[in-house]
Amino acid sequence: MSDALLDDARALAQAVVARTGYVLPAVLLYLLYLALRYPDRVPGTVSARLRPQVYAVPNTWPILGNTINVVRLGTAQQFERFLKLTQDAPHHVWRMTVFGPGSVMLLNRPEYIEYMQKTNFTNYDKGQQFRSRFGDLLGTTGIFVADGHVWRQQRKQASHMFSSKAFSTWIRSVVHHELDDVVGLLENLSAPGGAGKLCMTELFFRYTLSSFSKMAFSANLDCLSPDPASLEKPVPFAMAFDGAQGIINKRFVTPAWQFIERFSADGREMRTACRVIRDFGMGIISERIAERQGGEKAPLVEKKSGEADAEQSRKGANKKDGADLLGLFMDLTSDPEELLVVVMNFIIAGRDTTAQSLSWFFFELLANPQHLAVIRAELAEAFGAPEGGIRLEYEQVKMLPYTLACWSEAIRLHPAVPKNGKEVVADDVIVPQGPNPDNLPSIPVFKGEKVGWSDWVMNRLPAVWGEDAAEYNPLRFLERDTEGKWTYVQHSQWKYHVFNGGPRLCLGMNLANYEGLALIAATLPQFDFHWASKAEGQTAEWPLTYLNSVTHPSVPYVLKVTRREA
Ligand code: HEM
Repeated sequence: MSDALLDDARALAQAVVARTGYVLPAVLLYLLYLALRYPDRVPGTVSARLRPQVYAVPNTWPILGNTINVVRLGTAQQFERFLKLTQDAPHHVWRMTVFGPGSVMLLNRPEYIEYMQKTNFTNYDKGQQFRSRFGDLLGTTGIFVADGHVWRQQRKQASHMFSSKAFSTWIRSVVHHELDDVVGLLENLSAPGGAGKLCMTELFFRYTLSSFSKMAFSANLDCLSPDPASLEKPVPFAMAFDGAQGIINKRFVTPAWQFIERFSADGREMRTACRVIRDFGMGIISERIAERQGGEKAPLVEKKSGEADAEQSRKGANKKDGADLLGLFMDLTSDPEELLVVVMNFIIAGRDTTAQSLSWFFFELLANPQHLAVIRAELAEAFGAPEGGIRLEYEQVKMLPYTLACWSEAIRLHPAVPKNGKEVVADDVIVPQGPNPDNLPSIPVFKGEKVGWSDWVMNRLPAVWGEDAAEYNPLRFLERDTEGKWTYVQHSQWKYHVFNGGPRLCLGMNLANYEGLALIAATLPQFDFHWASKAEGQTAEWPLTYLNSVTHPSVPYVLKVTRREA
């Protein structure tokens, strides 16, 4: 460097110091140091060179890592982008660094997920990342966001709701009652003079919200009835809940979201939504507390002649089996705030997931109509054509292997929890579990890193599900027995991972399968459904796309409904 240049640099430095003091030069020097130390990642994260087996997402910036990319792309089409990155990654493992969360790694293989969720379960927490982002909607102690003994206690208490006794009495009665409403509604819509069409996604949300509120909280939300006008009546709680979930999803790709939401439209929407949701939950809770303190409540589900008194069985015997979910938690606490957390966490689990799965199932059936006739034949063979339609019993799910396979395949392609993650508690090495024919390497991880997976992505990988992984093919869940009859193939919970696995396996898996199949059995033999055209009021494009949320809703869509000839 020439003397003249050195002189200029010295003069510039003196001028800066004279005008700003030493603060700005110190900050600039520090930034320069950080940029040199972290040329391709955010500060505090480890260099990609340490883990050659992990694909480092390109287009990184010094200090900012992949932040700009993540912010610019937002949540739109996120799973398609995740899939592309996973296909580019040699072992389906990739990592990016983002301002805020730090190092984020996705390991989209069953072999790695089993290690994190079972083999070394206690080293992979939901962590602060979940609690901070979900806290205003789901609290910080609910089953979805809690770890350790708080989670264990929530899980132990809730598991009593799903006893086989509950299924054969209370749960079954509620589902049958709701199905009477669903079928009554479809009959009215398809009758001469009826609208002949409906928003299916809305029907499914109402079916699962109404039934789950009854079975879990003994609350009648009055959001579903045979009267078609009931579908038009808004459910403010549900709208607020959907809006809040969309905003939470954005929080995962927005650095400093806590600060931004103080001033943004999303922040205002979230605060309003939380107030609506809170009032709704508190309404349910205060009614139940009052009920416990005195007065009897009218039964929610009218008895049909010859039917066991399910309401009595719920309230009856003092033992835990047979109580509803809220009652079980009220045995532990009478603090409304704690009970609110329970109500919120279970509504997201009990309403959204199953309703979304039904929406995707009906879409896949329209797209692959060859399976419809087989489902109808299976139902007819198992139950004939009873007057008023089929009302499935819980134990009868296993009589419908083909229908169950079609349902499972829809959830495989459209998992209700499409992505998930954990926080690494202590430095560890993730060792692929099982036979490992693809020679997957072990992956070192470091305390504080975020690790995760996307079932949506994993279920489209030929390495996991075969060459036709991305296609709707229920036969992957079926095989013929010695008599040539279909039997349902139960894949391992790490491969068919849509219900999670290990100690945090979905508590509602059997309930979801029962509710889904019960609706299918009650409706498909009696009604035909067809995609409505734009002129007929269609609101969605074909093929169906998904909405931005933490779960996996489809865009709302409209079907035409007609009664089938007997
Ligand atoms: C097709 C429908 C469903 C699917 C695909 C599904 C899937 C899942 C998944 C992936 C998880 C793990 C979530 C996480 O760790 O963040 C989960 C957890 C859970 N699910 Fe489901 N679920 C469904 C229906 C239900 C229903 C109807 C209930 C009824 C209450 C339910 C209750 C729960 C609970 C309580 C947990 C938390 C378990 C724990 O962390 O210990 N789920 N579910």
